[in-house]
Amino acid sequence: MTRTFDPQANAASHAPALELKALHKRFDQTEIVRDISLTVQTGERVAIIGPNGAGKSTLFDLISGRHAPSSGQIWLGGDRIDGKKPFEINHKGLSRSFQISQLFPTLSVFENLRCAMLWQQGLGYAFCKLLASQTDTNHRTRALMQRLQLVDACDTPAQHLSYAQQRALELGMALASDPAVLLLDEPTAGMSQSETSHFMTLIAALTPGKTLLIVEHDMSVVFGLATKIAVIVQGELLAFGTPDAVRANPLVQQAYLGAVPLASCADQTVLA
Ligand SMILES: Nc1ncnc2c1ncn2[C@@H]1O[C@H](COP(=O)(O)OP(=O)(O)OP(=O)(O)O)[C@@H](O)[C@H]1O
Repeated sequence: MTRTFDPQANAASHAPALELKALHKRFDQTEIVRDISLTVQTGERVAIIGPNGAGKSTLFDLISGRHAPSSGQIWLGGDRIDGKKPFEINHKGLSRSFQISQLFPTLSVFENLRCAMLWQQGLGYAFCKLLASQTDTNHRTRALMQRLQLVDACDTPAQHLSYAQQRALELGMALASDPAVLLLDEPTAGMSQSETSHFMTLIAALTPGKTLLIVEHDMSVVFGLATKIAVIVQGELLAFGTPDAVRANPLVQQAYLGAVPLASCADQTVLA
């Protein structure tokens, strides 16, 4: 399977890593995403924030191919991808974190990661056992497992991992294809503060140079990781800029962050 998105060639060509142009999504008569345009440069880490029901996950569904937009365009490193199937978009270099329910519960950590790698190479799950001796894949799987700090759980079935370990495995499944652009939907949801802090360090360590989009409610994660923040309210992009610019934006203060003292925004935990 050919990968058409080469991050180095893309950076050299100055094409944005991801570009959304006048994106709309309607479900029946209800418009959920309204005219969103956004340009993300290679290597940027963009946090997408907004109240519950603002349309953040729907935006991810459009970018990752789960839903086709009603109108508008999506470009990945110079390739138009709107309306393409999720696997086509994945093979072009964009990955979305798997949900825990999409892990193989009875397979071990190692087998889950190896399956994700084989799938990325265009080989189905049925080949996994036949290819157990495939040295290169096994070597890369072990290396990824080490970076995820899951070596001790190598043989543990996914269903028996702790919640934080499952989320780490989920992150690893998304990274198995070595994507240039990674979408993470609330990666730290349900974690304790110390787990969140550990997981943020893990994300940063595993994604140097990658373009990251994170839907997140936890402001310590947003202000700790993001180089840019996009604020979505009622399906519209209210603001997009650096954390400082967004923090100072009166529209954001008024419409989303409300009474929270923005000078100490990074200290806030959950704003939604
Ligand atoms: N397949 C669908 N059909 C109809 N309505 C949908 C569909 N998917 C999402 N919606 C609606 O779109 C709106 C936005 O949902 P979405 O999950 O994108 O919001 P969100 O910003 O991610 O919210 P949260 O922060 O709570 O996860 C909601 O009102 C939801 O009910």
